[in-house]
Amino acid sequence: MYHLLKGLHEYLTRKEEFSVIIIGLDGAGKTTLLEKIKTLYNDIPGLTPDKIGPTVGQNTGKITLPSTILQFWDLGGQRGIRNIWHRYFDDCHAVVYVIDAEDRERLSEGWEVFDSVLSAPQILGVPLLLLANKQDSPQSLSVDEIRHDYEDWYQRKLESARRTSRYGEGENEITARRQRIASLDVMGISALEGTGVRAAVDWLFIRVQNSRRDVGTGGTT
Ligand SMILES: Nc1nc2c(ncn2[C@@H]2O[C@H](COP(=O)(O)OP(=O)(O)OP(=O)(O)O)[C@@H](O)[C@H]2O)c(=O)[nH]1
Ligand SMILES: [Mg+2]
Repeated sequence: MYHLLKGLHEYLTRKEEFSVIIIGLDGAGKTTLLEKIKTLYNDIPGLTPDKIGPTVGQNTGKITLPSTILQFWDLGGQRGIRNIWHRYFDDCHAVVYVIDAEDRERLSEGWEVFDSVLSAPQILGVPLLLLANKQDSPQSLSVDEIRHDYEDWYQRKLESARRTSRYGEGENEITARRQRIASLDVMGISALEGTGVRAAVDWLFIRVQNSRRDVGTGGTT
């Protein structure tokens, strides 16, 4: 009887675990975001910004929400280590792409990398959230400006592809990409101050529930 009740209790209090990867260029603020999430949701606070250096490899963090555990993987964004990102794509349930909204000079580079992420077949159906970080800085582009900047960048890329005689190729892909861009969610945050971070986590919580994928769910840790 004890085992039956224990099993029932475990079943009823079971938490599903979802993996969320946090990617973006070096310096975008991914680790600052992860540590802020830990501070906001866990009893043990995350690292303060002065303790955070460039990530070589990955950092992880877990938070517990009603009936759900979100496991975050913050991956280093330096050029030489971006090629490990794809190894995490198969098993993730959501992708967060962080862009530094303050660093106008690196926006194009940020979109170039974002574009390659959007093209990865493993995450085509996976919820994807674009975060315009550093909204605390007066120099930062707003959420609307960031969205437009990406749309403009994509348009320029298409035009240059057409000029170099690749016109007409992959029109289906272009249409699919346009739809994905149109339905893309962009949110503004300050990882430093925590503004918008809870709203982003709420978005992830809702979206992973609604688009379950078989891999890795059902964990009870
Ligand atoms: N003003 C401001 N600065 C931020 C914010 N988030 C991060 N930073 C700063 O941006 C710099 C880079 O932050 P990190 O969190 O290390 O960036 P990262 O994306 O993890 O970089 P890599 O690990 O190299 O990929 C640090 O100096 C942070 O303090 C923010 O919301 N506002
Ligand atoms: Mg980092």
